[in-house]
Amino acid sequence: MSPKHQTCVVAAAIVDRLDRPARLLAARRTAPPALAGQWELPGGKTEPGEAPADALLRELREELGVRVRLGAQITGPLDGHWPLASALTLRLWWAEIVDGEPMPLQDHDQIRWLEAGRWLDVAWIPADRTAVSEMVRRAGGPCVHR
Ligand SMILES: Nc1nc2c([nH]c(=O)n2[C@H]2C[C@H](O)[C@@H](COP(=O)(O)OP(=O)(O)OP(=O)(O)O)O2)c(=O)[nH]1
Repeated sequence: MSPKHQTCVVAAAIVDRLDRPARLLAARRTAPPALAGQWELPGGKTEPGEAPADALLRELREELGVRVRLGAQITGPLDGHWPLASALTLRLWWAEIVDGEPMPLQDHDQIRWLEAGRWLDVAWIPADRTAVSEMVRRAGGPCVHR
C-alpha cells in the first residue's frame, strides 16, 4: 500500500430529498459482534487508490443496491471528519437515491426510514449519534422538515 494511502470510513446520510430532507435512512449492522444490532449511516472503508466519494458510491451499490447523488459533505470536528471509536475517522455526505430501492443486501439485516423529528429514535453507533444530533441541530431543531 502506498504510504500516501490512508483508509478512511465514508458514509452517507441518505435522505428523501437533498433540498428539503425529511426522512433519513438508517441501517442495522450485522457485524462485528461489538457493533451488531446498532444502527449506522451506510458506507464503508475506502480501498487503496480509491477516491472517498467513489468508495461511497461503490459501498452503497454493494450494501443497499442503490445509486445515489451525493450532496454537500457534513463536516465534523476533526478536519471535517467525525471521530470513530477505532483509530479511523468518518467522512460523511448527504445523499439522495437516484436509482433502486434500498435493501439490506450486505452487512445489514434491516434498514429503516426515520421520519422527520425521529432521527434519533434508533440505537445509533455512538459516533453516528453524535453526527446525527449535530445534523439535526444544524437543520434548526428536532423537526427538520415535515
Ligand atoms: N459504514 C460505517 N461504518 C461506521 C459508521 N460509524 C462507525 O463507527 N463505523 C465503523 C464500523 C466499522 O468499524 C468501520 C467501517 O467498516 P465497514 O465494515 O463498514 O467497512 P467495509 O464495508 O469496507 O468492510 P470491511 O472492509 O471492514 O470488511 O467504521 C458508519 O456510520 N458507517
